[in-house]
Amino acid sequence: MLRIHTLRLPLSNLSLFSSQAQKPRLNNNYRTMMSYTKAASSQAFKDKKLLFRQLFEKDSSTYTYLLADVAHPDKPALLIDPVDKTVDRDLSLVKELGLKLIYAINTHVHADHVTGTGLIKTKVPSVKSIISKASKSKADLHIEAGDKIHFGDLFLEVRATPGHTLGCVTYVTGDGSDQPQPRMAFTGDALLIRGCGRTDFQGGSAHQLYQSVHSQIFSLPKETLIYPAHDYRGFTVSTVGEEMQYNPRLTKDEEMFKSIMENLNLPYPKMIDIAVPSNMVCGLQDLSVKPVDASSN
Ligand SMILES: N[C@@H](CCC(=O)N[C@@H](CSS)C(=O)NCC(=O)O)C(=O)O
Repeated sequence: MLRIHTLRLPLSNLSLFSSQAQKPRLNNNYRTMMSYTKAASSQAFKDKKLLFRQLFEKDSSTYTYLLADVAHPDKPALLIDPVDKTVDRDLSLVKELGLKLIYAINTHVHADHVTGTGLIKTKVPSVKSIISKASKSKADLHIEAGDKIHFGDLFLEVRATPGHTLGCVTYVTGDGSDQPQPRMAFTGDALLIRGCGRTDFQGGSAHQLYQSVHSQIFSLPKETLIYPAHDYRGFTVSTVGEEMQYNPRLTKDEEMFKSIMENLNLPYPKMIDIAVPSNMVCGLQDLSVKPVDASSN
């Protein structure tokens, strides 16, 4: 059954449990317990299978992620942060692999490119688009912290990570012995590899971003894989542990972080004036409004 649960999880409890399990100094009893847990995990996950692909759009250096439960008879799949320009490539791949695309999901309202979620819906009308309620933008389904997005027997958990924009969320693969290990966090622009999203527009706040990353991402197990929405230097994946140790912005205290963010001096994204209004409506302007033909004036 395909469903979105709106069950609220006590995320702080989950995080506490996870970080306890990651304590670096382990006594022998603890080690034994950890190995047992790992063995139990792989046993429970044995019958499940995650298909995972990281796809790239070069003009905006955006990563789109394809996830599917290929052990399920329907092979239900979802795309995270598809880009309009690469929708045909992504849908061809979905078809080639025999997957059934059910969700097209955004981590936030992007400012540098147009989302592919609306375009996907015109090509595969059964697909439901998803974005956070806090983004105040249009989609079929609006999610918030604690929601679970199920695809087959696998699921993503939603964590609110505002700061780059007000409505940013991070999607994390399920916490459970029957879910993929290590966990995977799709951080959008909240946490980039050795960086983070800028905080100078769309309701951005360096204070909020610092708190979001520390409380919602750095509280995940250290081996959790970090998959961001962009990389500008060719990196593809990191881990929570690596970013906690080496991220040049987020390893600083909050005051220093704010000062770094205030002094980035980045030019606005080239597409911002087109991308933001378009992404507020799923990447499609109102289709009932006919485009103005400038040549007829
Ligand atoms: N040059 C690009 C935009 C680059 C940019 O501003 N990236 C954003 C994420 S997309 S809104 C960002 O947060 N960057 C953080 C950083 O430290 O680079 C363009 O014109 O599109």
